[in-house]
Amino acid sequence: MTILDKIVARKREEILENKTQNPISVLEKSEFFDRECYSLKEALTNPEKIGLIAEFKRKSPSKGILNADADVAETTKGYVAAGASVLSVLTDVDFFNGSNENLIKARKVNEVPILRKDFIVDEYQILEAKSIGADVILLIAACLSPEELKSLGAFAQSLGMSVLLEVHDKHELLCSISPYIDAIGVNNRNLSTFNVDIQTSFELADLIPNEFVKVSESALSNPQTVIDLKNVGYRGFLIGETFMKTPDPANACRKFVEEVRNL
Ligand SMILES: O=C(O)c1ccccc1NCC(=O)[C@H](O)[C@H](O)COP(=O)(O)O
Repeated sequence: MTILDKIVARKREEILENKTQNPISVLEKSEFFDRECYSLKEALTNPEKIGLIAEFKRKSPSKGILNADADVAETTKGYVAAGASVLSVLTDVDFFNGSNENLIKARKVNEVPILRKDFIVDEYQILEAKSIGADVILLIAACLSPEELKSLGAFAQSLGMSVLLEVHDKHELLCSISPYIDAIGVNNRNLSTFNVDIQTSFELADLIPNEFVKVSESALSNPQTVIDLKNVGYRGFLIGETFMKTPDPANACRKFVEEVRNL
């Protein structure tokens, strides 16, 4: 069983628990449920920004605890002040020490799109994402069939949310393209083995149709890599660990953005 299998198995149990504790009728009454979502595409194609998606991630299965102390509101506000176009907030509890409360705290103090970074396998989680103030959901090709990707993507878009499809190789990419996605993220981390390789993004760049915003995800730590990826068509760059492993993630983000701008 890979780590991804374990995460998804636990996720299915968690969804059953949450459906009982917080039924859809309760989610729909949330203060955020009817708000209009910010657009992922618009945010990432703003020519004045570098296209950074800055992630709040306390812990990861591959690296353990990255930052137990950072304050979510201060950090995410700092990310946006540093130039991040989009925020990503981990909501998975068991494997990433994330929470829905963290996303709500980020929502209350920021006016940019927020990605609910989780492992979505059920429409319930999309309604939950809307109810906590998220604008964007992630659909991971490695844990969903092409039919599930289409129906979950269509459901999210019907709620006004943006959909980021995550792929890791050519096969996943070619099987998963549909009209029900807004952006395609290439994950440089293999979620089964944890191996990271930035070449994955370079190799898949030309295979992603231009109608989708191209996003490179994971293991990005060098500002020059952002420039090199921009040159092959990427407009979004999802970065967590590089910032979160420092005592002041927002400051690390500010320095990174400055370095990219100076290249
Ligand atoms: O980060 C992990 O160890 C991990 C393990 C298993 C499934 C998903 C995992 N990470 C989710 C992500 O994709 C990253 O949080 C995101 O792309 C940011 O990556 P990084 O900049 O390397 O923190």
